[in-house]
Amino acid sequence: MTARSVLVLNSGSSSLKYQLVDADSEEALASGIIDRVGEEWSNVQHVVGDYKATRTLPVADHTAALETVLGLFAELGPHLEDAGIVAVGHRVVHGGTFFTRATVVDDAVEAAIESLVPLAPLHNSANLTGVRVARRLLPGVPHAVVCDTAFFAGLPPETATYAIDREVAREHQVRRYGAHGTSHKFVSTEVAAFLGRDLAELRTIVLHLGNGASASAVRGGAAIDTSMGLTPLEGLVMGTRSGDIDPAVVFHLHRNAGMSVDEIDDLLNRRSGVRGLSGVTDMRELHALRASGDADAELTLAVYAQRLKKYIGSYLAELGGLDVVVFTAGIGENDDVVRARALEGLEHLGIELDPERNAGRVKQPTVISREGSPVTVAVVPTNEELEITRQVLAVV
Ligand SMILES: Nc1ncnc2c1ncn2[C@@H]1O[C@H](COP(=O)(O)OP(=O)(O)O)[C@@H](O)[C@H]1O
Ligand SMILES: CC(=O)OP(=O)(O)O
Ligand SMILES: [Mg+2]
Repeated sequence: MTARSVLVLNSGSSSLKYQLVDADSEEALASGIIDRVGEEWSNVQHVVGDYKATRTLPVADHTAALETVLGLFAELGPHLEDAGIVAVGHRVVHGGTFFTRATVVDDAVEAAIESLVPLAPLHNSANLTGVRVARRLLPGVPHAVVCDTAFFAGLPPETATYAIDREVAREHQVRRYGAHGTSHKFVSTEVAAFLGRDLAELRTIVLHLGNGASASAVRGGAAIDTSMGLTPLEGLVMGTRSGDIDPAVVFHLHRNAGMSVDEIDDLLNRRSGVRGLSGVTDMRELHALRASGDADAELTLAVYAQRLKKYIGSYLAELGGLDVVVFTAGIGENDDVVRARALEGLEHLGIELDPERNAGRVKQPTVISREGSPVTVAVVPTNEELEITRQVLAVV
């Protein structure tokens, strides 16, 4: 049988991840990541089977990142010309009301993604660059987009609706769209299969904690609430984003501190969250600061964990009970301190973490709650690229 594969490009706010996925076995033929895009230097990793190439290079933006990726395939393989690529799948964060399932890209689709840049300022422009550069460099195959918002398109009206003037909301499509949905869908499905539980019966809270971070409440495989809203700024404390604040902070900073709307946008999206509170963005660096006795770093972790706890409690109430809490993404999979702090004191809700099972980084689905804990706590590595592959193959 000739090879059939899908190349998936996942542009995060701070990274470009990619996988070449075998369409039949669902195995990753190659994968990689370029992190810290736009900073002074990036870590580049290209993995083929047991071989892992790592480099440190400056990567200025997402165009440079994609050129670097294609260079790595040409140099280290597998050669994309021989890989039987049947489609390129692109992660796009904001699909608005346009894209609720995988969609083959044409110029109109590109225009729609562009029109949504204001609703995902850190992401849609990077996603769109990925789509445009890839269509130019790989013109012979269909390209399809899978949007982060799609899994939340069916949010019940009471969670999708902001309590503002209904005419204004309708005219300007002001509602809650969510994000990271591809991951929330993958992880909520995967954890049910891993635990041998019936997805239709399960009440699950998914905590996707990466550079961007979001929580979702999933009942019977469908999302009933999620923490991101009109844009990926709402909700949890993130690497550089504030998450929830009183909207009046914006008026105050504008009227009384003389900041422009663009400056406030930059403040809340790029200079807040872990970075704003501590000076560092990466959770590993935050722990290093804490170890040196830095009080701001300690407060940052406390604020980060408190917000998580607040969402866990409210989603437990919304779900009417809870079966599973699952952690995923860069911090969720790797940071036992954050996991423990988020769940500290929740034993009375039936959430009982096992410190030994929780210890360290997790590379495959793992239960980290105590034997007999009423709520199962698990870590399930996300695989947005595999979920995108599945959805793309369904439409090309
Ligand atoms: N070993 C680790 N311990 C703690 N945090 C980690 C570790 N490895 C990665 N991270 C965190 O994960 C984040 C990146 O997560 P990721 O899901 O890749 O984000 P994104 O997709 O938004 O780029 C980093 O910013 C860092 O804070
Ligand atoms: C939507 C979002 O925040 O994505 P990421 O975590 O990849 O930045
Ligand atoms: Mg991500």
